[in-house]
Amino acid sequence: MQLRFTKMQGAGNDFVVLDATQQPLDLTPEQYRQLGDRRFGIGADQILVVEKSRTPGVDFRYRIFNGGSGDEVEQCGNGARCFVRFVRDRGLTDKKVIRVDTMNTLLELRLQDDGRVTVDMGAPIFELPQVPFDPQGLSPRRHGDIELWPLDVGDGVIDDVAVLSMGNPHAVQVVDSVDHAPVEVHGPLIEADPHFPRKVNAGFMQVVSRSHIRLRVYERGAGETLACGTGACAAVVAGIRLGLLDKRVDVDARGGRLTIEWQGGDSHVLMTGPAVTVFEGEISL
Ligand SMILES: N[C@@H](CCC[C@H](N)C(=O)O)C(=O)O
Repeated sequence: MQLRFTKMQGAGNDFVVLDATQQPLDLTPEQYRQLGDRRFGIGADQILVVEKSRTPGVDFRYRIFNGGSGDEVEQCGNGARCFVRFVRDRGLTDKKVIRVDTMNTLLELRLQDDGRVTVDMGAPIFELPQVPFDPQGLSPRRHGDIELWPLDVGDGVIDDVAVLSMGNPHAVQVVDSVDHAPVEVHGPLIEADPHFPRKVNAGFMQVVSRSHIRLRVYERGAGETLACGTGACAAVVAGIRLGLLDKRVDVDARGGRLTIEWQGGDSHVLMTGPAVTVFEGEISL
């Protein structure tokens, strides 16, 4: 099978984007893994599939597959921004505000005049079964407006991990320095911690000031990426609930900057950042 694709990136989090608006696409997890493979395929953190939505009033359906595992997942923030650029550049819509169905949420995506994209990521979710997180055998510690959990990481226990969902599961901890955080060692252990039945994305956040953090994320099904949009939202929400951050925060990931805004409570998290097309091509699968 010959497949046309577009390679895109948002703050260095990279994607293979496939247009399935004209023809349905039914790839296996192995084929998604192959597309994501940096040596035997194209190479990408995630594969994004653009489909027509079946919901009235919704423009598109947006499906996300992790490049490392080939598994379909619920949400991808940086991918959502690339999604907007893709559907606009290909002439699939001329709207500046686009409504998109994902596996479990409806997203509203807004193209700014400066070319950046703002995504309404919805409200953060703290209900543990919805994350999903099974706290059996663990006792939390209350800090500020949030519960922090201990997680076993083989060579010890990390005491203060915030657990929440931005549509997909996140475990966020504050570290002194992201440069020295054991992301490669603890990341995979946290990802596979049995208290997370669907695994988890592991965030390591350094608070620089009340409006600025540095962040590294070990992504479920992809390993450490240069940026993670939902990870940035989860980190800022956790930091605000901990009383460490203001309502608008610049997040510096290794691949670029995202700006996250959250007014607290049930309000929605807004994420703004870049979305860039890198190249187009065709691959045989
Ligand atoms: N890169 C992403 C998140 C992609 C999905 C994630 N690895 C998961 O399994 O939940 C982002 O920008 O949010």
